[in-house]
Amino acid sequence: MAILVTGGAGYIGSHTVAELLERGEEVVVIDNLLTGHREALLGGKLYEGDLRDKELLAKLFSENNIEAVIHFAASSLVGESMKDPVKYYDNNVYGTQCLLEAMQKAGVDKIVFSSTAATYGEPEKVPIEETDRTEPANVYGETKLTMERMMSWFDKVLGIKYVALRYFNAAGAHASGKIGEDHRPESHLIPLVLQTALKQRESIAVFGDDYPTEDGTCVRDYIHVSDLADAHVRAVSYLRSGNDSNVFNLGNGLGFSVKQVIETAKKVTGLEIPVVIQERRAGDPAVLVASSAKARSVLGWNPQHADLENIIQSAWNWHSANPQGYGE
Ligand SMILES: NC(=O)c1ccc[n+]([C@@H]2O[C@H](COP(=O)([O-])OP(=O)(O)OC[C@H]3O[C@@H](n4cnc5c(N)ncnc54)[C@H](O)[C@@H]3O)[C@@H](O)[C@H]2O)c1
Ligand SMILES: O=c1ccn([C@@H]2O[C@H](COP(=O)(O)OP(=O)(O)O[C@H]3O[C@H](CO)[C@@H](O)[C@H](O)[C@H]3O)[C@@H](O)[C@H]2O)c(=O)[nH]1
Repeated sequence: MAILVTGGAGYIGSHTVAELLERGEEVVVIDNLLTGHREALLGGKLYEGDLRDKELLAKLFSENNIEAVIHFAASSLVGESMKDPVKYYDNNVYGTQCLLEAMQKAGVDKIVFSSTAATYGEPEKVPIEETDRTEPANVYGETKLTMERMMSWFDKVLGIKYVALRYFNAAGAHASGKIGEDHRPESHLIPLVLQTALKQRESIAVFGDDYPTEDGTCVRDYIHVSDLADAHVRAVSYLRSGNDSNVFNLGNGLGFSVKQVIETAKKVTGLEIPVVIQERRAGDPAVLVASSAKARSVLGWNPQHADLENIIQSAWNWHSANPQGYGE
């Protein structure tokens, strides 16, 4: 039986496909390649197309014996979601509806999916626990919370079991050096900082230095993409063992400010990284740091790359060896 990975040609999806293949799983991928890359797929059977194409989904489920789904395919940029909410509801909420409908028709009853720290909004306290208030501060987070609620009803009514993984900020690259982060256009902090070190950009913009944090810049919990991939494999095993639906945070429990990220990148690369302070970006909470105690105890998850320097070094290995990313 196979695992269907939606968005498997994307950043986190491709690292998870690599992890599944290493563990001997059969993998089927659906990806429209809008933000993903064919070259990021180290194996598996690719259906190139959109999740909202119901005919394609029906064909995929009829041609393969799918046991479980890992669902990454989504639009995922906080800033963009505050400019184009329709895109986010259509791709994330309607796309998930199409997927769940196809799973119901095919009798597939297990799904692991990408949720986000953005479901919490401005947190009540840090580190954030799964039971804390969810009040998204941006459209993107709202669509992800809506997806979680859909899953919960599809479980109650149809018995489709889910694991929602609320990841904090994904970063780093695969140890093989074959795959890494290449969003187009790039909007994530660490790749932008490293592209600035490579002189592909003149400077890195810091979005706001007047937040209520130690140095005034936003604090995030950076988690290595390979640790995220490992958590997905564990979540599939958890559902295979007949466990109930559940929600887990995935982060290191350590917060680093935008300025700390830039300073660490200077140290790792040994290069100049010019900085320009700009206005705050709409929808950015000041601090997002995870408690991942639940994932550690229930899934036995134990992230291997807790240190920011280690994470940035791994990202730098990819960016310095592949300055044009996947190059297409
Ligand atoms: N990168 C992060 O820091 C982060 C943090 C928390 C949650 N997430 C979530 O993790 C998931 C993956 O993020 P990523 O950074 O790897 O993004 P990504 O853009 O690299 O990957 C998404 C993949 O899905 C594909 N896709 C999108 N919509 C599709 C559709 N309708 N049909 C078919 N394919 C489609 C894209 O082509 C791409 O390959 C997303 O759901 C995102 O919301 C990411
Ligand atoms: O050029 C830049 C880019 C980002 N930032 C700041 O850096 C931090 C991190 O930003 P970014 O890398 O864009 O990530 P987030 O907006 O925190 O969102 C990521 O992390 C979320 C979980 O925390 C996920 O849900 C999202 O999908 C993922 O894009 C934020 O405070 C940004 O304001 C800058 O100052 N300058």
